[in-house]
This record gives sequence, structure tokens and C-alpha cells, in this order.
Amino acid sequence: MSNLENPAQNCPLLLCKDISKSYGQTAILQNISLELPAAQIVALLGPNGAGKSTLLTCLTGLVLPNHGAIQIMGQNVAQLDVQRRIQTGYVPQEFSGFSWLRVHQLLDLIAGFYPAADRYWKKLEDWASLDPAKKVQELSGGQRQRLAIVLAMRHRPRVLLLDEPVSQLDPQARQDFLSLLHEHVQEREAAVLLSSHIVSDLERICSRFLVLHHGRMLADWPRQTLQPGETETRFLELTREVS
Ligand SMILES: Nc1ncnc2c1ncn2[C@@H]1O[C@H](COP(=O)(O)OP(=O)(O)OP(=O)(O)O)[C@@H](O)[C@H]1O
Repeated sequence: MSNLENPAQNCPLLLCKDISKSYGQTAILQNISLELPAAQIVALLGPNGAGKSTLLTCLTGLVLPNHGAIQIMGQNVAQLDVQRRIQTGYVPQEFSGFSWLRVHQLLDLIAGFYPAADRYWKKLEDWASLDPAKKVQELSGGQRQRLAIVLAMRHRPRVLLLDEPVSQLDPQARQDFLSLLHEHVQEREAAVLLSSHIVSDLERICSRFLVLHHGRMLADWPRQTLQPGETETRFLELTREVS
């Protein structure tokens, strides 16, 4: 087993240290630090415009912060080698592009870069139940979100960054996806950061809850410090206090 499969104990798979991001004169993220350890799903909560998507895109390396450092498996995210890049997955808030391709063509194309690691991809593709002959532009919003999830997870990455991945899924698809995600995290000891406004879902599967507001990290609550069903109330109280 390689070091990437079995990183040093207690070494976070993703480390983000003191990052800040501005657009022009507007500060979007301020001094954000976080760690994603193996085998944990961490929730990212925040009101609209808090900076969740900006943070997630910085963590993928797609957007460069103005300040601070981000490492995935010990390497600067802006210079990830292929072995580490292949161990990452990202579901954007809105999946766009590749609209002219058919679903099976896109899956084949991506499989060339990110080969499927085992039979888990079959479970994912069964869950997504997409018509392989349909063009991406012909998919509904929920179907496009399913496709984005399949593309991000079929190679079973150790680091998963999920930006509101269930916002357009129907209740059954959402529940089944959360079970598949939980299974993936347990089997691969993956580290996941997941943003969502559906707090009840997060309470089922997350071990920590981060609260981002106006670009600042206000809280990092371990699940054991929260009573069942309490997270949303605590979140609302905290964000009201500082508004
Ligand atoms: N490319 C950009 N240029 C300028 N401002 C931007 C850009 N991208 C995002 N912003 C601003 O950054 C702030 C945070 O946006 P972001 O999309 O990260 O929030 P969010 O927490 O994901 O919100 P939501 O829950 O609505 O998806 C917003 O005020 C937004 O207008």
C-alpha cells in the first residue's frame, strides 16, 4: 500500500492554514484555517453569501487565495502531482459544460483521466440511473447533479469537496446518496467537506460542523457537543448574533 493510501497517523488529508481571499477591495474569506482528517465528513454551514463556495473552490486549487496555504496529502494544492490529483473529487454547486456530449461519452472521457478503482462505480451509476444516450444538455437539474456526483466519486477519492451536492435531489435520491457517501468514507477512510442548507441531513452523517459567516469561521462544533436536532437552532442563534 502506498503512502498516499495510508498517510501518517493523525496527518490530515487536507490542511488549510490562514487563507484569505478578496475580489477587488471586497474581502470574501478572512483568515480561515481548517483540517480534514481521514474517515470524517465535516459539514460546512453558512447563510447565502457567507463564502462557502469560494472556500471550497480555493480548497480544490481552482481559485487561488490571496494569502495562506492549502495542502492536500502534504502537497501544495496549486502543484498537486497526478497521484494526489487522482485522490481528489469535487462536486460544484452547479455543474456546467460538456453539454454537447452524451452521458456515456462524458463518463468514458473522465474514466481516461480518473480510472474507476473498484465496483463501487457500478453502485453509483445504478443510484444515478441516468440514460447513457442522453446529452448532458438534455438532463434535468437533479439528473445533472447526479452526474456531477458520479464523476466526482466513481474513482473513490480520499479527499472529497462537495458544494451543496444534494440541493436538487429528490428525497429518496438524497437519502440513498448520503448512505453511499457514508459507505465510501468508511471504506476508503476518506475526508469530506460538505456544504448544505439541509441541516437535518448533515446531523445524520457529519462528525463536525463548521459555521462560516461573512467570510469568517465562527464555530467548529464536534457532533458530540450537540444534542440531536439542536444544530440548526444553534446555527441560527449564532449567525443572528453576529449579523
Ligand atoms: N467571482 C466573484 N467576483 C466577485 N465576487 C464574488 C465572486 N464569487 C463570489 N463572490 C462574492 O463572494 C461572496 C461569497 O459567495 P459564495 O458563493 O462563496 O457564497 P456561499 O456561501 O457559497 O453562498 P450560497 O449559500 O448562496 O451558495 C458573495 O458576496 C459573492 O457575491
